Amino acid sequence: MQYSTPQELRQHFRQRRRQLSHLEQQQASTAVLEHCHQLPEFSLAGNIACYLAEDGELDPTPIIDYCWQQKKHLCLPVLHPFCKGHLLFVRYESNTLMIPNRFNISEPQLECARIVPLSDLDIIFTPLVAFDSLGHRMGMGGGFYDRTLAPLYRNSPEQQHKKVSVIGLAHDCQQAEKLTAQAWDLPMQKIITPSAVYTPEQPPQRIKHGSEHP
Ligand SMILES: Nc1nc2c(c(=O)[nH]1)N(C=O)[C@@H](CNc1ccc(C(=O)N[C@@H](CCC(=O)O)C(=O)O)cc1)CN2
Ligand SMILES: Nc1ncnc2c1ncn2[C@@H]1O[C@H](COP(=O)(O)OP(=O)(O)OP(=O)(O)O)[C@@H](O)[C@H]1O
Repeated sequence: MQYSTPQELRQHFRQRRRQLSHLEQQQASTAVLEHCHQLPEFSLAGNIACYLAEDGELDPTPIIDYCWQQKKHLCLPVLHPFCKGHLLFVRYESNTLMIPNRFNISEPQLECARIVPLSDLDIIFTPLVAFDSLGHRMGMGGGFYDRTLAPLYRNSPEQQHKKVSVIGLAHDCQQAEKLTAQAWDLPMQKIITPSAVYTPEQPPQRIKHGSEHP
């Protein structure tokens, strides 16, 4: 499969996941929750960031329902109101007031007291458009997760003893042979699909470059 630009590749994988039937989507979501049960980090996690599915993304609703049952704290991404291109993670409960963002994705109404700092999260489940077996991620193209999670890869002393797991959730049809890593791309520790849990042996390192991003 030859695609000359990342945009073409993105369109190709977005179309693939949109073509899945409702039943295939449901079965995929259930299978992914089953894989989560096998992960010790999931059983141990108290604070988990997830997302609401859009555009054929792997729907994490069963994970969300399970977390609520288990009294785990859940958050969803909210577009940062001032810091362009960044996300905040905000507490999400069954009665949370939801508001559509500019991409028409529902997000919790922003209340400062309900923002959860990155350092308090145990797992961040990310949506993705395509992934490869090395843990590279291609998203919707806004760079939101890359910018927001960049501080996790700076090896600050606090991060050395408390590591947040960044886990991509995807359909099998979103696996690409090889994605070209960009300087800003964040590595994922795991990718879970209905048929497999990928753990890149050595998660790809963030490529260092001169002017560090915030
Ligand atoms: N479910 C979900 N929530 C998420 C993300 C995501 O990828 N999936 N994001 C991950 O970053 C953030 C939102 N990022 C997004 C970036 C682009 C588009 C999108 O649909 N772009 C359209 C153009 C729309 C426009 O410009 O108005 C497109 O590409 O067709 C959607 C979400 C936060 N929340
Ligand atoms: N840490 C960062 N600092 C500044 N700009 C960034 C950073 N990460 C990404 N970007 C910018 O965002 C743009 C989109 O990045 P990319 O195509 O990797 O997004 P994506 O991972 O597909 O999207 P998303 O994370 O929103 O799902 C890039 O062109 C890059 O300029």
